[in-house]
Parts: sequence; C-alpha cells; structure tokens
Amino acid sequence: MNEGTENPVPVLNVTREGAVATIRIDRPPANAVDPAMIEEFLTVLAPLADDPAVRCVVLTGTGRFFVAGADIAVMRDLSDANQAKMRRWIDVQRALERAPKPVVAAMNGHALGGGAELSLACDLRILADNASFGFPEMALGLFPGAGGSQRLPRLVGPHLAKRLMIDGVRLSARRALELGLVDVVVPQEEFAETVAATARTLAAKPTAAIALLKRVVDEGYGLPIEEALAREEKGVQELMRSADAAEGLQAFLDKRPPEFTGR
Ligand SMILES: CCCCCCCCCCCCC[C@H](O)CC(=O)SCCNC(=O)CCNC(=O)[C@H](O)C(C)(C)COP(=O)(O)OP(=O)(O)OC[C@H]1O[C@@H](n2cnc3c(N)ncnc32)[C@H](O)[C@@H]1OP(=O)(O)O
Repeated sequence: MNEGTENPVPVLNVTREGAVATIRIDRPPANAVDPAMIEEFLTVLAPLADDPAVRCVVLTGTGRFFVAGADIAVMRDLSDANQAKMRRWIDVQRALERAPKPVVAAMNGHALGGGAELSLACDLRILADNASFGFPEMALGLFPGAGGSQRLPRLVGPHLAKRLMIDGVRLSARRALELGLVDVVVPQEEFAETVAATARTLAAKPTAAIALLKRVVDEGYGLPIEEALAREEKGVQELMRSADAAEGLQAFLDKRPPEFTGR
C-alpha cells in the first residue's frame, strides 16, 4: 500500500528576499501532492502568515511542473486514514486565503488538478506561457474534489466550471488567460523576473489594507447584502485606524509618494 506519507527529504524550500517569502515545491518528478507535502505546507505557512515582516508570499514549483495534482499512486491506494490526510489540502488552501497578505501562485509549469485547485485559493495567478492549466480529474474517474468544485464556479460561473471539469481538458496558457482562470501569462524566459517584480510591488502596498480586504471579501461573499455590508463596515473601522491609511491619505495631501509599512 503506497502510504505516500514519508518524503525522505523536505520538498518545500522557503527563501526570503526582503518582505517577499517564496515557497518552492520540489518533489520530483511532477511535484505531485502527498500527505507529507501537505503537512510540510501547513508547517511552513503558519510562521509566514504570522510574520508581519513578510508582506507577500509566492508559491512556485521546479522544472516542468508547478503541481501536477494529487499523487496518483497515493490516490490509487487511498486508505481512509490517507484520505483524511490528503483532504488537509483544503486546510492549506484556507491558510492561503486567510493569510493577511497577498499570496501569488507563480505557476512555472503544469498546474493541474489539485495544483490548479491550489492556485484558485491564491490572490494572483501568474502562468508561464509554456505551461498548461486544468482539471483533468475526470479522466481518472474523479472530479476536482479538493476545493475545485466550489472555487471554480465562484471564479467563472457554474456552467463554464462544469464544462471545464467534465471535459477535463489541459488548457494552454493563452486559453487559461482568455477564460479568466489565470491573471497573467508570461514568456518562460521572463517568468522569474516578472514574478519577483510583481511580488516586490505587492509587498510595498499597505499590507493591512490587503489583509482586511481579503477578510471582508471572503466573509461577505454569498451573504445577504445587509450582513455583507456589516462585515465591510467592521473591516473599514479597523482600516481607518491603520498607520498606512494615515500615511496614504497624508502623502496625497503632501503631494508625495506614500511609504507604507504594512501596518
Ligand atoms: C491534491 C490533494 C487533494 C486530495 C484529496 C483526497 C481526498 C479526495 C479525493 C478526490 C478529490 C480529488 C483531489 C484532486 O482534484 C485530485 C487530483 O489532483 S488527481 C491528479 C490530477 N492530475 C493529473 O491527472 C495530471 C497527470 N499527469 C499528466 O497527465 C502528465 O504528467 C502531463 C501533465 C500531461 C505531462 O505529461 P508528460 O510530459 O508526458 O510527462 P509524464 O506524464 O511522463 O510525467 C512525468 C513524470 O511525472 C509523473 N506524474 C505526473 N503527474 C503525476 C501525478 N499527478 N501523480 C503522480 N505522478 C505523476 C509521471 O508518472 C512521470 O513519472 P515517471 O514515469 O517519469 O516516473
């Protein structure tokens, strides 16, 4: 039985460059997801989410793959215990959505199945132009059941979401962009620098405002409008007490660029 629970070496490499933290996934040959990777993700994400000096988190992969989805060998022999461990991929996604800072899916290569599902929980999706994106689970007798069946309809609407998950096609980067599944497509040779520049720009923004915006959108979406507006009001009250709100408003009046500290 392939338990898929022990990776001999860590598969996540975390690096810091100023206020940007990068989590690089390196589990050959395809960065497929197994329980050990999921536990590593939960372990590395917590301190990055909590550290106010980290103002942008980038997820990326190695080689031809961002994340090729769940490890199919693990899925084939999925014990109840392993299914519970694998479903913590949902907890990884919620940690990304709730991180009080911008999270970028820098998809260097194929982003498929659980890998594409991971990216749906991120705030910005950048895809290399030679990479594919899609939800091929149907060919395996599955459907995208690690968040995809719920986040994809929220992104593109239920009809197109069902079509993409029933067809299970691997989309070209251009087509993924056309359908609004990713935000930016970048030539492979410019990918690393574009991601770094984007992350630096995001890290210089008022991080507290981004954190509050993520929270009010996440909490309010789908609520009746009155309840949603109440969540917004709560966020605004916190926002107006932030140092960056004071700085941003004053900088405009001073006719100078703001210098946000993220607080
Ligand atoms: C994500 C965790 C959630 C789990 C929740 C569990 C409980 C609930 C269960 C249902 C929920 C579903 C959750 C999720 O949606 C399910 C999935 O993600 S299923 C997997 C979806 N992904 C795929 O189907 C992609 C499979 N790969 C391919 O089609 C091809 O590799 C490719 C992308 C078209 C590239 O093709 P090639 O260029 O020819 O390269 P290879 O095919 O030779 O691949 C190279 C090498 O990598 C191995 N590999 C590729 N993908 C996977 C994979 N997903 N798992 C394991 N191994 C993979 C491939 O076998 C080759 O290995 P080698 O032969 O070189 O040893």
